[in-house]
Amino acid sequence: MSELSNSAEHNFESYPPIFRRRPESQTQNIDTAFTDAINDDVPDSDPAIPVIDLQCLNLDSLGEACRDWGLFRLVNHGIPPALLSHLQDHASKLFSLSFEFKQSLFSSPLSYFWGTPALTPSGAALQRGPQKSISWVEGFNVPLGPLSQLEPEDPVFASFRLLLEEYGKHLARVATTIFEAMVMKLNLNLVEVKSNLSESTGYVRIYRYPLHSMANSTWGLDAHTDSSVLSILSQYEVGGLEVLKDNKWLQVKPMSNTLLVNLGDMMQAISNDEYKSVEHRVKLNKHRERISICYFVFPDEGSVIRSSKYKPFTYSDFRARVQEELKTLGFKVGLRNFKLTQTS
Ligand SMILES: O=C(O)CCC(=O)C(=O)O
Ligand SMILES: [Fe+2]
Repeated sequence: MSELSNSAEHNFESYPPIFRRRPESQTQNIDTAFTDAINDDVPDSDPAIPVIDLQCLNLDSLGEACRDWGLFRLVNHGIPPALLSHLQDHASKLFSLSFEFKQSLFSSPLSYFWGTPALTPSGAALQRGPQKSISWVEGFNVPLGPLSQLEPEDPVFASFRLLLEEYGKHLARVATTIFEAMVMKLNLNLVEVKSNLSESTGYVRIYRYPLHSMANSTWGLDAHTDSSVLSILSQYEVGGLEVLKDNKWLQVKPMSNTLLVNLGDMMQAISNDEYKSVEHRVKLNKHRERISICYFVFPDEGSVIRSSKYKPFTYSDFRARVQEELKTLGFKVGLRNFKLTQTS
């Protein structure tokens, strides 16, 4: 880890005020109904998590990973290791800036958020109710489409933008290659489903999970599935990601130069439920911050998802429904709302 990020570990001024260190009794107050005791004994999943090699894609292994796990590690993805480490360093540097400066640095279409990963389409934090506990995370939300038109004045941000653009191009390539391989393996018609993944919808979220002295009772992100077609994560030295496999939570340890591909709800629907959208969560760390860089890609605006298991819907329909659920119920019902009812 670089000097920069080491120093950031103790820079509490850079934390949003709700995350600054406080006596443990106070910490309890902001953790509400959903802070079940976090089980520290989650087993290490390695080496069981499937590994897929992008340079020699084996469709059978890919299909098996998507069916049995809903996620896999990706190696030989062609992203230069130096690009990944520069991004990580820049992210650490940006996060270590003061909270107030971070708020002023990011304006629409980019945004800086904290306390919740749920954002509206314009990038503003979505109020989750009722009694939803805060997520111990802050992040930058960067839609990749408009990125090239931005002309940031701040030099740190200007070079960050160039790195993100380069990273975004790689991730679009990786996502399209994987999607097309899945479509082939599923025997779907590529012409019909091509618009179900649109590179122009891609965005990157960069997260920092602050230290938390009560790391055993508060989540970075609580259990969820992603709404995307694919989510591609890069986690660095500090682990914390866990996935649900056969009703058991397993740790996903960081591995250098390896990406992690998660299948989202849209991919589950496109695959007629043959593949699954994996449930996952992020645990906090008492001693070290965690930074992750996550790319999400979605269907084209207006592209209809036709599935033997669900009513035809667009991602916009799905997103609007989920945002309503988060506001009114405090949690996502998601795909179940679109499921075709069984007729005998
Ligand atoms: O930070 C991570 O590793 C996971 C982030 C995540 O699950 C999400 O943004 O949906
Ligand atoms: Fe996620």
